[in-house]
Amino acid sequence: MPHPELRRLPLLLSLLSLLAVCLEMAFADDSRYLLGGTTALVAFSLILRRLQCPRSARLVSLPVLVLLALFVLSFLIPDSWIGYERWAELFDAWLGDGEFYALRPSLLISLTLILLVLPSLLFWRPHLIAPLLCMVAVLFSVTQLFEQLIFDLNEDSGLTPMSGLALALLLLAEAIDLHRQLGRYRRPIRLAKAGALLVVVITLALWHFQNGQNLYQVNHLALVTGDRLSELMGRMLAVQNDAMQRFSKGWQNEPGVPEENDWALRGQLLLQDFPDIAAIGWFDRERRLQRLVNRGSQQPAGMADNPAVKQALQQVFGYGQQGSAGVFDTAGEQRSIGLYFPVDTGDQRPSRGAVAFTLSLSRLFHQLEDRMTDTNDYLVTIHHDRQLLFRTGRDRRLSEDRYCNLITLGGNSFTLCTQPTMARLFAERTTLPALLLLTGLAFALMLYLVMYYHQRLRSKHSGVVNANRRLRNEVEARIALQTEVEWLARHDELTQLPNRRYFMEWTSERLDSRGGAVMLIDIDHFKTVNDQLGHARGDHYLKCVAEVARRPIEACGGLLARYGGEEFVACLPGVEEDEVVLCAERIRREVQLLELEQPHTGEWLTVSIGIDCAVGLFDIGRLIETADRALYRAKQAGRDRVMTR
Ligand SMILES: Nc1nc2c(ncn2[C@@H]2O[C@H](COP(=O)(O)OP(=O)(O)OP(=O)(O)O)[C@@H](O)[C@H]2O)c(=O)[nH]1
Repeated sequence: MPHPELRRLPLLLSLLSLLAVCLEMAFADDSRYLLGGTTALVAFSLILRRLQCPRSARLVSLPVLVLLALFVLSFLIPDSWIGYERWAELFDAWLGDGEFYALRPSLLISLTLILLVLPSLLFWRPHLIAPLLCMVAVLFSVTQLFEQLIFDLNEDSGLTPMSGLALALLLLAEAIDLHRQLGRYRRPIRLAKAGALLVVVITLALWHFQNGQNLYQVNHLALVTGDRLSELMGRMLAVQNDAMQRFSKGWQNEPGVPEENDWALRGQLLLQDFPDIAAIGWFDRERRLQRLVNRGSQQPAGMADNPAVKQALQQVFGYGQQGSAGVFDTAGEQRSIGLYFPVDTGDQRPSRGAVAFTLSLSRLFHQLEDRMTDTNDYLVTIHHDRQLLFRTGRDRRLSEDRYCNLITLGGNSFTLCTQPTMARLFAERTTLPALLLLTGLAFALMLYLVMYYHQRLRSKHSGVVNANRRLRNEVEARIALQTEVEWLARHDELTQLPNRRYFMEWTSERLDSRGGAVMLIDIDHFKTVNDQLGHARGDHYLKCVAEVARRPIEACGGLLARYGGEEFVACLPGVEEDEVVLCAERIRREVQLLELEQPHTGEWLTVSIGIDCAVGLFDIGRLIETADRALYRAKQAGRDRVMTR
């Protein structure tokens, strides 16, 4: 029997759990309200149930169940049916600054809370199903803990140490309560629970595998998106580079400094085609800017007389290679890059001049933004020398995974990184793992009920079988008793011979025209045996004589019975007198040969035998009478002899 103190312990644990979750909500940030609030409501409904207020407990449990069911549905319903925004709208009041997908309790925790609150709503024998629900809830929360601590699933379950403690206290309280209540149901429940839990464990393992696969695929998709953007950016830069190179080569065959008008005309055409190019300049071999065509009114920094420009021109004129003045800020155009292309004359002589381009990176990157279809799902950043050049897309609730690629332009390297939002990652997830988990859970529940009722029926059936066996044993004992009583009614217990009643029945059935004989056997001086050797020895003598007399009589087809006291009677139907006399003589001799002590004579025990025979139909009573008279005569004549009528 459980200790009586255990009655109050679950209530105390539930109160502690409520306290823990309230403390967390009071001191932690808003984002914990979703899980904290739900756990608090579950704890409250369990407290009401333990305070013996089932109706109030049900009133609180029902809305909690609806809320938790909504969480579970958000895992089940594909995003194409109800999207992220819809769910977020639904839970906006709870979320504060948070995002629904990141802050809702995980599937396992939502199910754990449902399993805890469900027994309060079951009208029909909740104690039968509650042990399984409690065990599955424990399994789910332990799995969640492992998922969170061991596997990095890029998913915030919302389970903090404080809310975890609150949940553990609720589960412990439930387990103690169930331990108290189960009583006689414990055995069938234990077996059914073992079977159902096996199914749940297998389902959890499958779910874990599927979920991991799914998350891997989702993350892979984010990686692919990063690669796609980098490729797009690389292509845009390559087109730009090609155009600038072609423009530079276009001046190869023209001597000296380009004509003013020609430069302006061709330069304007290029500016029109490529809006990212802010300015185009011509530097002669003395590294002086001779021609310039630009969008703004001011000369960009890429064309100015500064060390970076000098270094780039040195690259062009000194080594005949493309140079770069690096990234700089230009007024109005923000970030720009200066690129310098040598203009060769075709022979081996050094460059005749250099065409300088000022490329607006801001405009270039905005073109990338225009071509991005899903700016809301990612944060895209471009860095150069650890300097942020460009940033677009969402910057709230981003996944921790970032995918970066390196892109080069005129010897300058840019790092393009994409970071998907949590909403995007969750939208890409399939609902298959959640469906699998719920199907497995439903199957386990059904198996539990089937096994439980099977066990109950089996125990009832074995009860009936036992009762039947007891009844059969009793009937058999009574039949044996009856047979014994019947046997005793017709036999003598001491000598095991038929008694007088059976003898009379037997003979009356066998009286026919064949005739027959009656033999009366009496032990001589039997009283002296009893008196001097004791009744026990007398009984033994009676048994010995009965045994010796029985065999020859039965060999003649007759029946020997105990007639009374130390006297035996035999009927031998259809046997003639000579044969009967021979039989009697044989009995007499064999009794002597037993060598039983006879204290009266000092010799061996003897018997006297009287015989009467009849030819044809006879009267047994009269035959016995005459045999008795013959016996009397045998006694009178000195005993130990056979006398016929
Ligand atoms: N031990 C024992 N003695 C019995 C039983 N039934 C009868 N007796 C005894 O048998 C004796 C019969 O004695 P009696 O009728 O006087 O005859 P007897 O002593 O045999 O003498 P005779 O018949 O004249 O030779 C009595 O003492 C009875 O008590 C029994 O079942 N067991």
